[in-house]
Amino acid sequence: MLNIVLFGPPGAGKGTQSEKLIEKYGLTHLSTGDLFRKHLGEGTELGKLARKYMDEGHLVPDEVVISMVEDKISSTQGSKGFIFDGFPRTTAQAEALDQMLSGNAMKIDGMIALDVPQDVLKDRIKERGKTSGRADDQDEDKINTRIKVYLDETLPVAKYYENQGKYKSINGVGAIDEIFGAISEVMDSY
Ligand SMILES: Nc1ncnc2c1ncn2[C@@H]1O[C@H](COP(=O)(O)OP(=O)(O)O)[C@@H](O)[C@H]1O
Repeated sequence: MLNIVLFGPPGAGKGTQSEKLIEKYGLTHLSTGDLFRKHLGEGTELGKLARKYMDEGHLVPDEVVISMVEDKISSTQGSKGFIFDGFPRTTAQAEALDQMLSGNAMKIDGMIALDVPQDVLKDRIKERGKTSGRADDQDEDKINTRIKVYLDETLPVAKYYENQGKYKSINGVGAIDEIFGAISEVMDSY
């Protein structure tokens, strides 16, 4: 079993690299952003609740995210491990994840962080906004809010894993396959 946190700011390429990782390593992709968007599309109560936070670029409250992740982990049978993408996004979420995993005799093996400068992020998100249909990708203020929320609330999560000796940073600028090659090297070292 191998459980990895793929970390980085909005627009860092976590979704793109996750797809390649699940294919190569046969892991289960757990993207909280994707799960929320699924709920949104299905019009569930959870989706309605999440929408007002997501559309503004704010974080959905921890307890809501944590229980959604708990459900997903407990309903996934026989997995070889998880790629956590967009989660944990706060230190409280990281602590909750450690607790739920240890309750199932599981643990996080490592965090792989994609390092991308802010100007590149903004360009990528705006470009994605042309086709993603995501309200949070199409508005400069919302993009700025998401980057600020990342710096204020999410960046401390990197420290959390660094303190456990589990943090690895990778250059997230370049060709998709080049970046994937660097991630694969880290994956193969676990
Ligand atoms: N772990 C989380 N905690 C709180 N909110 C989350 C979390 N994951 C996703 N969200 C909500 O969903 C939105 C989109 O997330 P995501 O698809 O991961 O986008 P991004 O490209 O901004 O990283 C976030 O801006 C936030 O509102």
